Amino acid sequence: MLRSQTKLFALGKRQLCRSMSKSCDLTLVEVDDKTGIATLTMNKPPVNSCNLEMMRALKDSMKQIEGNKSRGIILTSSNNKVFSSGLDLNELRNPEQERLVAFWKELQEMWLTLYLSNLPTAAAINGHALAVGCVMASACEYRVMLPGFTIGIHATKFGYVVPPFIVNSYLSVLPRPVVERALLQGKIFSTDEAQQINLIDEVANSKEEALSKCASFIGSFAEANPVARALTKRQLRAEFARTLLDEPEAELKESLEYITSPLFQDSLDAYLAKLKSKNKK
Ligand SMILES: CCCCCCCC/C=C\C=C\CC(=O)SCCNC(=O)CCNC(=O)[C@H](O)C(C)(C)COP(=O)(O)OP(=O)(O)OC[C@H]1O[C@@H](n2cnc3c(N)ncnc32)[C@H](O)[C@@H]1OP(=O)(O)O
Repeated sequence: MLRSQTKLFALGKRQLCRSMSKSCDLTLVEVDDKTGIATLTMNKPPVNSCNLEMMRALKDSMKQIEGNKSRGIILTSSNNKVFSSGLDLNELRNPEQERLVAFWKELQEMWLTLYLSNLPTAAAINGHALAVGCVMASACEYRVMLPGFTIGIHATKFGYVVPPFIVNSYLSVLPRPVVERALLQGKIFSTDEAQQINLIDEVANSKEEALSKCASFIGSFAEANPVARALTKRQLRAEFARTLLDEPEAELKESLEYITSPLFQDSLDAYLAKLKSKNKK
C-alpha cells in the first residue's frame, strides 16, 4: 500500500519523493541536481520511532534513490532533537503474531538495504540516536553528529538481548573490546564521547554543516568507479550481513520467541511505563 502512496515530484532543480502514511509523510527524499546526492529525511513525529510503516518507507525510499542513479545517500531527521528513538516499542508490546512477523522482517530488510547499499551512505545525526536509531547511523559509511545529543545501544539496560546483526552494526565501526563493553553496559555516549571512540567521524555545529560534511564525504568517491566501489563494499560487508542474508528465518524465529516471552514482555511494560511517566511529572 505504501509503495503506491509514494510520490515523485519535480521541484525546480530538485526532485522530491515522499513515502506517506495516512497522516503524514514518513520519509522525504530530496536529490540535489548539482551533486546528485539524495537526502533521506526521517519524518515520523514525535521521535522517528521505527514502526512497520516507517521501516518500509525507509527501505522503499532507499531503493528509489538507488534506482534514480543518485551519487549517495545522506540520512537525517526533520526533528531537530531526535534523529531516531529506535524501534517503536508499541510494536513489540503484546504483538499480534502476523504483524510482528512483518515488522521484524521489515527491520531485517531495511537494515540490509542500508548496510549493503551500492551507494556511499552518510548520517547527519542532528539529534538523539538511540538503539535502532544508532544501528541505522552505524550502518552508514560516515557519521557527522551535532553536539549535545546522545547515541548508543542501551538494550541490555532494559532487558533486551542484542540480536547478532545489531552487534555486527557496531562491530563494523568499533573495535571488538569497545563493542563488548558498550553493549554489555548498555552505554549511551555523548557526542564528545562518541567522537573519542570513533563511533562518529566528525562533529558539526549545525544541521547544514553536518549535511555539507556528509556531502564532502560522498564527494570523496568521485574518482572511484561506482560499480567497483559497490562490489568492493559488498565484499567487505558481506561477512557481517551473512546471518541475515543466509538465515533470515532462523534469526526471525529466535527474535520472535524472545520478544513474545513473558520475561521480555514484563521488562517492556516496566520500561514503557517509565518512559510515559516522564511526561506526566
Ligand atoms: C538470542 C537472540 C534474541 C534476539 C532478541 C531480539 C529482541 C530485541 C528486541 C528489541 C530491540 C530493540 C531495539 C530498539 O530500538 S528498542 C527502542 C529503544 N528506544 C528507546 O529506548 C528510546 C526511548 N525514548 C527516549 O529516550 C526519548 O523519547 C528520546 C528519544 C530521548 C526523546 O526524548 P523527548 O524529546 O523528551 O521525547 P519523549 O520522551 O517525551 O517522547 C515523546 C513520545 O514518544 C514516545 N516514545 C519515545 N520513544 C519511543 C519508542 N522507541 N517507541 C515508542 N514510543 C516512544 C514517548 O513515550 C512519548 O510518548 P507520550 O507523548 O505518549 O508520553
